[in-house]
Amino acid sequence: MMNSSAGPADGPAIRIAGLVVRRGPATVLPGLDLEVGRGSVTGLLGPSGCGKTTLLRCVVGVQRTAAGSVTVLGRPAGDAALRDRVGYVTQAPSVYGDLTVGENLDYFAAVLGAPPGAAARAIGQVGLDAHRRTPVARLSGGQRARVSLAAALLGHPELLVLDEPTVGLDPVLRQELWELFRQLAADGATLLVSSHVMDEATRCDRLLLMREGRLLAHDTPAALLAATGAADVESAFLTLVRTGQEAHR
Ligand SMILES: Nc1ncnc2c1ncn2[C@@H]1O[C@H](COP(=O)(O)OP(=O)(O)OP(=O)(O)O)[C@@H](O)[C@H]1O
Repeated sequence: MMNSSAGPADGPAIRIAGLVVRRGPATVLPGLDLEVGRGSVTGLLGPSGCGKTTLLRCVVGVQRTAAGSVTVLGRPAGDAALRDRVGYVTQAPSVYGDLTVGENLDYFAAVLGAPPGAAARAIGQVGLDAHRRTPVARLSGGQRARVSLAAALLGHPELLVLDEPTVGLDPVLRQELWELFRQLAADGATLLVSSHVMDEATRCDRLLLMREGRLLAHDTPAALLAATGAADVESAFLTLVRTGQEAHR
C-alpha cells in the first residue's frame, strides 16, 4: 500500500509555480509553472541541455532555486517528511561496484528497514534475477542503472523521479521497463520520467515537451499529435518549435 500519511492525498503529486533556476551564469529555468497529477506516468522530453535534469533536481529538492515554489505530495520539495515517499534515480548509478546486486539491495533494504523479501522482489521487478550474485562493477551500464532503480523501488515510493532510465538499454529491456512503470502507476504511484528518446512518449499518460528551460507543451500524446497535426512526437516537437519561432518574430 502507498503511504499517504502526509500531505493532502487528493492534490497533485507535483505543483510548481514561477520556478527560476540559475546554474553558473545561465538561467536554466526562466520561470516554470506545472502540475503533475497522481497515479500517472509523465514523460519529460527535450533535447540535451534543455533543463530536464535541473527540473528533476528541483522536484526532489536538491537544486538551489532563485525564485518560485515546488510542492511535492503537499510538502515543500526536499522536506524531511518526503524522504521515503519520493524515489530518485539519477543518470549516474548510485550503487556499490564491489558488492553484488543482491548485497547492494540487501544493504539498502536494511538501511530503509524494508520488510523481508523486499530486496528479492525489487531485483525481480527490474529483471536482474540472473545477476543477483554478480558484482555490480561487472554489469553493463544499463544493468547497473537497473540496480539503482531496484534500490529506489525498495521503499514503495509514491513519487518516482527517473532521469533517463532507459538510456543504453536494448528495445526488449526498454519495453519491459516501461511495462513496469505502467504497473507502478496502476498501483497508484506517480512517475516523472525524463528521456530524449521521443518514441518513448507514446507510453506516457502525459508529456512535457521542454526546450531551453521552457515548456512547449503539457498534454496527452494523442492531444499533442491532434493539436500539431504531426504523425509522431518528434514531428510535433519540431512543429511547436517552428510555430513558437514564427510567433516570436
Ligand atoms: N553544475 C552546473 N553548473 C553550471 N551549469 C550547469 C550545471 N549543470 C548543468 N548546467 C547547465 O544547465 C543546463 C541544463 O542542464 P540539464 O542537465 O538540466 O539538461 P538536460 O536536459 O538534463 O540534459 P541531458 O539530456 O543532456 O542530460 C545546461 O545548459 C547545462 O550546461
